[in-house]
Amino acid sequence: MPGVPPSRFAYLGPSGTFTEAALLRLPAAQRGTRIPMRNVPEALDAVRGDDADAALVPIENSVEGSVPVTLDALVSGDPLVITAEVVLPVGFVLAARTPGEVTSIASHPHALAQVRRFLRTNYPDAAIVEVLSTAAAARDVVAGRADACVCAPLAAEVNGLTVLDEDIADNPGAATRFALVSRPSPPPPPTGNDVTSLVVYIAHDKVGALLSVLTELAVRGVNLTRIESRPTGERLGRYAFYLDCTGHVTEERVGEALMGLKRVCAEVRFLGSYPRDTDENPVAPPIGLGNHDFADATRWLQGLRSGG
Ligand SMILES: O=C(O)C(=O)C[C@]1(C(=O)O)C=C[C@@H](O)C=C1
Repeated sequence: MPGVPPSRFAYLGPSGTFTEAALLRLPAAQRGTRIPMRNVPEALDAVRGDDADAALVPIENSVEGSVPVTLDALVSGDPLVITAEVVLPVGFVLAARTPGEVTSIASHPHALAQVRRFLRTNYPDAAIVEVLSTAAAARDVVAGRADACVCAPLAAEVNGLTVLDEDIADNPGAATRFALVSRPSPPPPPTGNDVTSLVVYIAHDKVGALLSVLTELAVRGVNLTRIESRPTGERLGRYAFYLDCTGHVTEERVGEALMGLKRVCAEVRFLGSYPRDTDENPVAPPIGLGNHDFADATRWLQGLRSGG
C-alpha cells in the first residue's frame, strides 16, 4: 500500500490490553479503525490477508525479554515489515470481582513473569492460569473462570473489578516495546534516530559464522542493540538470529552492512527501518565510520573509476 496511510489497525485484544494502550499513542490509530484480535499470529495474519493495514504486537519487555510468539509469527508466512515502534511503561494490579479468597489467578505469561515474586510471596497456593492477554484475564474473572487476574489498572476499571493489590510489579519501571507491522512497503523516511530489524540465518557448517555477521556490522560502525536466537523448527541446533541495529536502510553504512550480510549469510530477512521511540541519542559511530565518511569514500571511488 505505498503512500496510503494505514487506517485499519489490528492489535492484541480484547480492549484493555497494554497493546491497545500502546496503539492509542499512534495518532493514525486514534483516528482509524481498531480491530482487537485474540492473539499475535491472528493479528499478523489479518495484515497478511488484507483484513487490516497494520497490526500492533508486543515484541520485547525490559524484564522478561522478547515475546517469542511475535518473533516466530513475524517470519512464518508472507513477508511483513515493521514501520514504527511504541515503548510503553507497564504496571500491574491484582483484581477480583469482590475481595475474598483467591485460589486461581489468570494473566498473560509475560505479565505473570513480571509479578512472579509478588505472587509467590502473597498468593503462594493460588493456581496460575496463563491466558492470551491481560484483558482476556480480566474478562475471565468477570465470567467466573478465575478468582483474580494480573492486568493493567485500566482493564480492572473497565471490567468493573475490585483492585486487591496495586503496583505489584517485581521491577518498577518496566517497559514493553511494541511493533507496528505492515505488508512490505517503502520504509518511513530516516529521522537520524532509527532502528533496522533483521533476521539472519547463518551457515551452520562454517566456524565463526555468527562472528562474521557481527563483523559486517561492526566494521561499518553499525551498532547492534539486540540479538536473540530462536530455533527455526527444522531440527535441533538450527537457529535464526533476530537483530536490531541502529540506523536506517537508506544510510550508506547500513546499506553496505546489509550487502555484507547478504554475502556471508545463508539468508537475510529485512524486517524494516523505523524511528526509535526513545529520548536517548543513538551511539555515535567510531571515527571514520560516520555517514559523511561513507559518502566521501563513495565519491572518491567514483572519481577513480571515472579517471578523475
Ligand atoms: O496482555 C496484554 O495486555 C498485552 O498487551 C501483552 C503483553 C506482552 O505480551 O508482554 C504486553 C505488555 C505487558 O508486558 C504484558 C503483556
